[in-house]
Amino acid sequence: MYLGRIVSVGMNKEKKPFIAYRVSSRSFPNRMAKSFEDKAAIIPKEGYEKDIFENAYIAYNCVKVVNDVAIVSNGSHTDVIADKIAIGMNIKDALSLSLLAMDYEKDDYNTPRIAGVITSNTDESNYECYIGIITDSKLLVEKVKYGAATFISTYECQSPEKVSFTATNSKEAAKLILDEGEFKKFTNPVASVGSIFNGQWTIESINL
Ligand SMILES: NC(=O)c1ncn([C@@H]2O[C@H](COP(=O)(O)O)[C@@H](O)[C@H]2O)c1NC=O
Repeated sequence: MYLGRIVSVGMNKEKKPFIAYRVSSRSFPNRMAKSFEDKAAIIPKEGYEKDIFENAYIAYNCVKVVNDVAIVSNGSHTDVIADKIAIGMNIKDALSLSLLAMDYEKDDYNTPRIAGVITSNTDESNYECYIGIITDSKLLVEKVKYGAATFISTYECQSPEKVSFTATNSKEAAKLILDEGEFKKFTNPVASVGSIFNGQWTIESINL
C-alpha cells in the first residue's frame, strides 16, 4: 500500500515522547533527510536540485524543536507551527490555525498537510500531544492520549491510527518508520527522521 508521507507521534513502549517522519515518494524519490541539532529537513539529493523549481512542496523542514516542544510535518507548515509555539500559543491552537491557514497542497493530488506536535513532559498532568490533517474535505486535530502512539499519512490513512512504537532511541525510531514493524508493508520508502526524548530531542535521519 502506498501512503505517501507518514507522521508518527506519541509515546514509545517505555513511555518516552517521540516523533517520527517518513518520506515515501513515487514522483520525487531523489531526496534525502538531513538532521541538525534542533531541526531536520527534506532536500533534493545532489544533482536533483532543479526539482524544487518543478514542485514547491518537496523541500522543507520536517522537524523543529522549540523549547521542550517537537513539531513534525510534511511541509513548510512545520515552520508556521513552530513560530506560533515560540510566541506562546498553545499546541492545539498552533496546529489547528496553521493547518487551516496553509490548507491542502494545490497539486495534482490535493495532497493533505499532516502534522504532529508533542511536549517532552513525561508526567501525565503536563504531557500534551496532538496530531492533525487538512485535506480538501476536512480539518482534523486530535489529542493523542498519554502513553499512546499514533500515525497519519497523506494518502490512505487520513485519520490517526494506533501503532505499536517499539523503538527505544532516535536512530531506531527513524528505522522503524522507514521499513520495520507495522510500517514495513508501506511502499516506496525514501528517507526518514526520528527523535525520542531522552533528556533532549536528539534528531536522527536515515536515507535509502
Ligand atoms: N512532503 C513531501 O515530501 C511531498 N512529496 C511530494 N509531495 C506532493 O505530492 C505529490 C505526489 O507525490 P508522490 O507521487 O511522490 O506521492 C507531488 O506532486 C507533490 O506535490 C509532497 N507533499 C506532501 O506530502
